[in-house]
Amino acid sequence: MNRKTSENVEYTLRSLSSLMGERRRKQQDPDSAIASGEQSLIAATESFCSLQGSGGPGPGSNTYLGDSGDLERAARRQFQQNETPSFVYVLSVFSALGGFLFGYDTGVVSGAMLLLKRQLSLDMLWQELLVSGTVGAAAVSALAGGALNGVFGRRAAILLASALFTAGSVVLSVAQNKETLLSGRVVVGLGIGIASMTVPVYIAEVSPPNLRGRLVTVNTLFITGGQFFASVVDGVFSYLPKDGWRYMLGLSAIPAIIQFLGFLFLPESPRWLIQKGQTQKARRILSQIRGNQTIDEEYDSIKNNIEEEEKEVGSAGPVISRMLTYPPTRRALIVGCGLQMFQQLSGINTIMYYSATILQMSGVEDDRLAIWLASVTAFTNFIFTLIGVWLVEKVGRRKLTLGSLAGTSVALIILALGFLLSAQVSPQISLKPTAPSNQNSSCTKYSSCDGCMLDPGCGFCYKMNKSDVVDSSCVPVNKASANEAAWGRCTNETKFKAEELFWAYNFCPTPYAWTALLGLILYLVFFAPGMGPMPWTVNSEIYPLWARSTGNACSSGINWIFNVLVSLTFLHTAEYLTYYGAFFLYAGFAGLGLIFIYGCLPETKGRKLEEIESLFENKLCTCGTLDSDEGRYIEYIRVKGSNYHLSDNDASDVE
Ligand SMILES: O[C@H]1[C@H](O)[C@@H](O)[C@H](O)[C@@H](O)[C@H]1O
Repeated sequence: MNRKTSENVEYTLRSLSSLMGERRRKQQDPDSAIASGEQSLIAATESFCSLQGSGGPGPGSNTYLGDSGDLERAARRQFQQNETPSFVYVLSVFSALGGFLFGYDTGVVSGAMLLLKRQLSLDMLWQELLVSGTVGAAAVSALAGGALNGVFGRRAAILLASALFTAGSVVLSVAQNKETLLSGRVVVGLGIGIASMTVPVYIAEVSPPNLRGRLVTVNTLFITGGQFFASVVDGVFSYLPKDGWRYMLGLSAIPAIIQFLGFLFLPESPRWLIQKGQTQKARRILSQIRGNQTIDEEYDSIKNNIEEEEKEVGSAGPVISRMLTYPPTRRALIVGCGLQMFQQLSGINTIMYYSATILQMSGVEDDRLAIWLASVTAFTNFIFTLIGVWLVEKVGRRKLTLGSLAGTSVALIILALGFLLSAQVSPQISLKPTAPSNQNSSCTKYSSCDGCMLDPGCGFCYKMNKSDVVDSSCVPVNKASANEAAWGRCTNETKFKAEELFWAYNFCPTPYAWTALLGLILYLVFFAPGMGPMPWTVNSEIYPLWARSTGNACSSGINWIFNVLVSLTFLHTAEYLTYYGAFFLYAGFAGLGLIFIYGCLPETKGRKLEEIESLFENKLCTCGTLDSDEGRYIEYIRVKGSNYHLSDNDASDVE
């Protein structure tokens, strides 16, 4: 990225000299003992000033810091004390509860479905409706959330989302039939869509630039945390076969109510208020959020920016058409939507959903154990998102996303190879039992386990002789429980297990399961820190204020639309291309995503939201060609209004 030093440096010499004056007074005063860190702070401050006089710092000019590690530490301490009041964290955590609910409500349904389909005799169509109804509703409300955010503000949108989450969970926990369940799932989905597009925007708008990436990424940490918590709740309540699903689906009312009550007292985004002309209120809230720091500079910069934007782009016509006709926002929209599309095309939700099967392939026989192991998958996703939170301000968005997607592509190839090897040694079918009268016998046409497992109506019944599969047959699955066959030797789970028979639905016994397992683990390790959170983080910061709600609405809408598309087509894709074909396809999409991100995603780390538009002034997708400049970027930290050059290998970019 071509980032000129001068753009990043805001020298406030007035405040610098007043700081020095104050320090000198303290130095002269024998009563005020000055810590050694502070002395080195003054020394370095003075040498910094003389350097300023001699032309200012340039590339490689960090020598004035000398060995003053103390300066950096003291400066950081100062910065943290002065510039990050805990109120920002309170705001971020309360809003990120929206991410938690997004994760919980999308994750909990798989466990709930195991119980529901038995109790309400749900067929495949209804199971699909209950899962996809939520995601579909999220797509619609994410798109509509743009207007809602623009007109009523971020706070109102978050309040509405938490009200919808609460109402939906109550309906779900008391539902008596499948129609009520569906309406509850749709209401929850409407909440998810609004939360998914509003929360990152709100957090980005209230955060100081140096913490913005980290705090917005915390929202994705809450999403994956919600998914993990849901998998644990699924495990716990699976022991309550009758009404367990009511608890699973109803529990999310608690965080939803907490968020709703919290937001009754939490403030609106000051940026949105300034845009709406409510400047007095905006100033008050901004200074409340920034604690004891002066806000004049930030306030003026937001206000001037809004005025300039209005002059430049005008305010006539729908926002989306203004975005499309104004090149920087058009480019930002392409980058934002592209990121969200590639996130889903890399197959994250298929991998998460399919993890239990991959684990079963590796020899986990017990269903309940598979549910618990699936929570290990969700936990891995969660923990590695935490690494993303840590890395985002260190290595920046661009490198993190590129590294993550490169690793994800390799993991997908390993996963696909695992399935390919397994398919090649797929056990043959040795028995062709005759179906009882009136029973479906179409499964008996398959000659190997591979064909049998790809047919959603069939399962594989077999015995093991040491490590060889023997006496195998392909028979229809019991519609009420995928753990048993509809007829034949594998009909009664307890009985056939006693007879040392095995039943494999959706997978085949294979000696190459470890390859798939390795691919699964690598996938999560690489995906979670970058491709999981960065699309949300980057989208929250790349649009100018006038286009932010609409930009995020479109990109979140794209995320949800591709989420539905990938999940709904997975089984068909696997049927036509087989499993390894499907995973090779996702690897191909991830590879395309890599090229797109390399060319089109600029680094936004450390920039003020108001500065980011300028990153899209160049022709689209020329970022890769400017990469060589990246090493020359110099980073500063400001102490009471002054900037200090950090050592080159210090990754902090505190402004
Ligand atoms: O960023 C999130 C996260 O990675 C989740 O694990 C995934 O389920 C979502 O679809 C995605 O948007």
